[in-house]
Amino acid sequence: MTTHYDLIVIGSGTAGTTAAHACAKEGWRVAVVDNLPFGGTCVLRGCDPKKILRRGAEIIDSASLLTSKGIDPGTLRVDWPALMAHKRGFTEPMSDKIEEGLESAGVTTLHGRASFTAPDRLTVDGDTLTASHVLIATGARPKSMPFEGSEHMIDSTPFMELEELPKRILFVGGGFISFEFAHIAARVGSDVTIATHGPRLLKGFDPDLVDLLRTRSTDLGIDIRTGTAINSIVPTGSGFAVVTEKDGKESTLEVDLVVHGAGREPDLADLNLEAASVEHSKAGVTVSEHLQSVSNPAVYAAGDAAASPGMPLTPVASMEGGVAARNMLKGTREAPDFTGIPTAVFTIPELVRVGMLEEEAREQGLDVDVRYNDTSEWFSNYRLGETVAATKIIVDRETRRILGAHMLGPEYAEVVNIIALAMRLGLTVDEVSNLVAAYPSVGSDLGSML
Ligand SMILES: Cc1cc2nc3c(=O)[nH]c(=O)nc-3n(C[C@H](O)[C@H](O)[C@H](O)COP(=O)(O)OP(=O)(O)OC[C@H]3O[C@@H](n4cnc5c(N)ncnc54)[C@H](O)[C@@H]3O)c2cc1C
Ligand SMILES: NC(=O)c1ccc[n+]([C@@H]2O[C@H](COP(=O)([O-])OP(=O)(O)OC[C@H]3O[C@@H](n4cnc5c(N)ncnc54)[C@H](O)[C@@H]3O)[C@@H](O)[C@H]2O)c1
Repeated sequence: MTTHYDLIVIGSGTAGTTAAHACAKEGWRVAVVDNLPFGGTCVLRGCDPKKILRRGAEIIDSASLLTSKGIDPGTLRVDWPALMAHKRGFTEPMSDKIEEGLESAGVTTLHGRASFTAPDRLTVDGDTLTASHVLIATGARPKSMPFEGSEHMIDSTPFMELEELPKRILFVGGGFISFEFAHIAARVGSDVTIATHGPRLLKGFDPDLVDLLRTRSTDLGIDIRTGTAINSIVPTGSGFAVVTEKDGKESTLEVDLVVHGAGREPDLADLNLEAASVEHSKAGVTVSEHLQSVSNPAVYAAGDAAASPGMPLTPVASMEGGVAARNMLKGTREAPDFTGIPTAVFTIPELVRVGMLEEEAREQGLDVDVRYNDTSEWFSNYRLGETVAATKIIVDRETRRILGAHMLGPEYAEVVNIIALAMRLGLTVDEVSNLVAAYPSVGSDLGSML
């Protein structure tokens, strides 16, 4: 039997569930399909569980910063299995809650892997479904790696299920996942190495602040190797021998665990997009500005699976899911507004960005006023004993608008949200400086940062 829907959403993550709720609310017959438990990456395997594990590391770090300043860390340590259980206390009930929420909104939930058989037709584990609209919201998965033995790496999902943290851990790649997880593992007591093939760490973040974070990370004992390619990973029985190459010279690193932090790519491989004439590339489903497939008008894409200008982040997935839903419902051509979307690397301390990098603003020929502050000795950081903190705010001299803000320091992922809102509202730096903040809060430092 073939069942017809107004909308079939493939993927129950942030993008998919946002769109499904919006369309069901307007009376559409909607189905959401997922081959994994409902909820997607952020809630079950990404942002949220990671930040719970980070809390354990934060406590160790906070105590160590105030050692001999009133805190005796004594035998303070992370009980990893108990912290993992605390994490599961959040993640385990979430799939049922999310699925029940969809069902009570009238959405049909289907378990299985979806793939197209025709432009308006899908199969899910042998059942045929047809739809007036299909939203591809299948997210991303770790990129396959070109070197011998790459199958011995684990990715972030099993990392967040480890019952014990091994002593020696290598993170491959110098981006979000490697830095965030390395900062957790180092505080828990592992010996951590980060190896990345390129010269630049955390590409996309302010290089001056990345340099400070690099120093803070090496001071913690994290061994950071740039310009280092992985040639092979060979099991040794007790662990792995990883052959790396730097400047044409090979060396071998013995570790207990190798973690994939070398990038993710849109998860489209199993969708049989050719059968639906859906154009796509390595960047995702090729979409117009309003998130409609350029080659099949019945198909839209949102979140990590879409080749939109938005970054592969949860707030972008949520925004795109909402925009795609409105466009499908009304036949409109609304484009997502990517102005002022902040992003944070949840190292300890955290590194954040909103808007343009200094180099991007200069490349565009803008007349910029770069307001840099070493905030490490400011009250908020003195109080915590944090010795590495800085901010860089880029202001357009002509319009006095904030073009970008870059910050490294405790709780700066909260502070950057204020600037993000100011950027979305088009406020001038003088208007933002009018903020009257609760004192002493980290947000009250914003005026001085500006
Ligand atoms: C470790 C980690 C930490 C992260 N931390 C942050 C953070 O702190 N902040 C932030 O903003 N972003 C973070 N991200 C990124 C964020 O999680 C993603 O950008 C976001 O979850 C993407 O949402 P989505 O709806 O596009 O896809 P997803 O949430 O990935 O959902 C896609 C769903 O589609 C399903 N699916 C795929 N193919 C099929 C198919 N053929 N049939 C049926 N179902 C299918 C998958 O099973 C999955 O459930 C993190 C990512 C990772 C991996
Ligand atoms: N806090 C957050 O918002 C957050 C946290 C984790 C993940 N994410 C999302 O997940 C995505 C994936 O994270 P990620 O850290 O895997 O990717 P990333 O793109 O942040 O970093 C990938 C790194 O791997 C390096 N690399 C690529 N190929 C390599 C190779 N063969 N050998 C060695 N190094 C190699 C790159 O140069 C880069 O440094 C991110 O782009 C982000 O969108 C977000």
